[in-house]
Amino acid sequence: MNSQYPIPVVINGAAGKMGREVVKAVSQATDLTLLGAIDRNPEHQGKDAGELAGLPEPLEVPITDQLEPMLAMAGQERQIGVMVDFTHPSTVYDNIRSAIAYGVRPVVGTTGLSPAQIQDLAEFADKASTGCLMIPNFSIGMVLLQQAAVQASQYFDHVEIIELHHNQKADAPSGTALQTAQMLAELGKTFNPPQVEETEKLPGARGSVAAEGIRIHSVRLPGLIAHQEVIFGSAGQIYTLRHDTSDRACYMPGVLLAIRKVVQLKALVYGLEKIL
Ligand SMILES: NC(=O)C1=CN([C@@H]2O[C@H](COP(=O)(O)OP(=O)(O)OC[C@H]3O[C@@H](n4cnc5c(N)ncnc54)[C@H](OP(=O)(O)O)[C@@H]3O)[C@@H](O)[C@H]2O)C=CC1
Ligand SMILES: O=C(O)C1=N[C@H](C(=O)O)C[C@H](O)C1
Repeated sequence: MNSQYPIPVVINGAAGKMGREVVKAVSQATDLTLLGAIDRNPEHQGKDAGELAGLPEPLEVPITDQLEPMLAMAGQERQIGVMVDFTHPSTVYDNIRSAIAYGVRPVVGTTGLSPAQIQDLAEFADKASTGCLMIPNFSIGMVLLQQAAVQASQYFDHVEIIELHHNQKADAPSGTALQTAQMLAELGKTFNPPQVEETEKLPGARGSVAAEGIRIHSVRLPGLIAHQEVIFGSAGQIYTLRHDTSDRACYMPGVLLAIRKVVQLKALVYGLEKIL
């Protein structure tokens, strides 16, 4: 759908690291309009979302902690209102349900939802015939890494994933690492057949098993942003795929694409690769 009107967008988590980037990206896109900026952080209530995001001019959109009135407003916008959510694993499930209930289409970057929650939300979106995009990683580089990993996994039986993030991250392992493991697991084989009887002298030393024997190891350090390695091994060789994020701007083309696509959908779709 190519609407003659700009798509109205409310951003939830607008004062956060990702939310501020999205405020900038949405306000600079001529086919989108920033309708509302929501964030619970008391320090930022009433501040102009544009100024907080580092824009030279105010956007005249104040940060508010009132999600429901914003959704009510977006829901009345010719059925094409969109909520972008970059908040916290503890609140994202409720946010998505509220948005759908108001007829607003969610574009969800927040990670940490359980498979059961995702399934429940898919059914809820389906019943409401409302589009919802849930995207654990908006960067094109990660899509390419995952495609290469799927290809490599046809030839390697041994693989482990290491994800490395800043130490403000609430969930572990990352949504991206879980998605990557799931993609490999869907090939229908079990990886990493045991070679010896292993003993963990410290619990967790060997990471956690996500699916089909694939282990994920999570590193949290200041100085990191978001990084992932998928390491394949076989006799005499190691094949390493690595993606590094150096600026959260890398996610913005994917976020803008998702906003434009979600208004055409009538169900929940999971993963950036599905809309490219
Ligand atoms: N899909 C992707 O490509 C990416 C996903 N992410 C994910 O996005 C999420 C946010 O990341 P990030 O921006 O780094 O986190 P931040 O903590 O920097 O930002 C989150 C913001 O949301 C606010 N918030 C938390 N709960 C609520 C709520 N109930 N209502 C309104 N606002 C709320 C926080 O307020 P307060 O400070 O008070 O907690 C904060 O301002 C994480 O789950 C992260 O994993 C991150 C990067 C890329
Ligand atoms: O918290 C982050 O920063 C990120 N979270 C997402 C995830 O959990 O996969 C995406 C990216 O890794 C950055």
